[in-house]
Amino acid sequence: STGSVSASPESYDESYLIPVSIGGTTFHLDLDTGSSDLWVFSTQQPASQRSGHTAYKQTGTKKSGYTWNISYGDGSGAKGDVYVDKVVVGGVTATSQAVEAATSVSSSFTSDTDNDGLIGAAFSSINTVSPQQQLTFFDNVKNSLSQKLFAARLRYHTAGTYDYGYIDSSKYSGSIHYVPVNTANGFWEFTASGVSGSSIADTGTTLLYIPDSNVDAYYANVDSASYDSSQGGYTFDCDESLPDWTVTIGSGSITVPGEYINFAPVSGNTCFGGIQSSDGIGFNIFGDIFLKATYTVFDQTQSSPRLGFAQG
Ligand SMILES: N#Cc1c(N)n[nH]c1N1CCCC1
Repeated sequence: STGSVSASPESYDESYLIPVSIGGTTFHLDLDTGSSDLWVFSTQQPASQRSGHTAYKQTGTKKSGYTWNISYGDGSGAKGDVYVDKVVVGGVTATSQAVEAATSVSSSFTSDTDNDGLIGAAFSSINTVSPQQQLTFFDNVKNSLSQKLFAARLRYHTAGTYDYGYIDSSKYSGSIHYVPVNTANGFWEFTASGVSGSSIADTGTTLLYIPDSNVDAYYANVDSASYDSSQGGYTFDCDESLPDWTVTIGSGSITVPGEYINFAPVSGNTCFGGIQSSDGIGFNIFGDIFLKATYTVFDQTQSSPRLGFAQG
């Protein structure tokens, strides 16, 4: 089988949401290659906590005694219990998918009423369900796909797609260049030339986080840029045109247009940069600011997983 689903950006491309059918109800979920839980708002939450969201009514079969509890790097989190239900994404069906129903979520999820939960697409080794880890949607369907892969084509300020089971050559230019993935930490982890340390391809992170040295070198070419500790990152005049950022990954090179690196206004005519420091995180995060310049293939067709990058 193959399928494709639209990925619609929230304001300022803060995240990209896809329609997912669970037990016949459509939820709008954040497809996150940086985590591995499929969780949804549910009627088990206090009504005030789920106001404005589509909530799961536990249509599936309960996995008695199973729980989940996830914390994200930005300090947000959620927890709840577990059901098994039919999940469809872009026409691709998992007949018995673990659906993690929330009993509580942190305030940033409650306040983002466009988002009804997450569908994790990192490796199942970091799924948080206890006492038995559960498989991601991709792990559940990959054997039924024409090719064991999915591909992200996020776009700047407009809807993109996730393709399942096939590569759409109309969505990129040049060639797809592949690099090996280290799965030891459960992420789509790879090495980028000229960017020290490990990097992860993470659709669930908004910005591009790279080492201080790379960040400082980039903003040295932005006259109005400075590090603003009150904003927690580099800011600049919204009207300043920004340089492109180019990186070599394997035998290929990807260029992020400068326009994409103006993330959003933070106050008046001051804007927050899309490139920020990864120092303190433990690895670099190639989030949406980078991914929206690419066609990225999350590939398990070989004996070992690999990532493919092409210019979008
Ligand atoms: N922080 C963080 C984070 C990440 N590195 N990948 N996905 C994340 N989130 C998904 C929902 C909230 C944060």
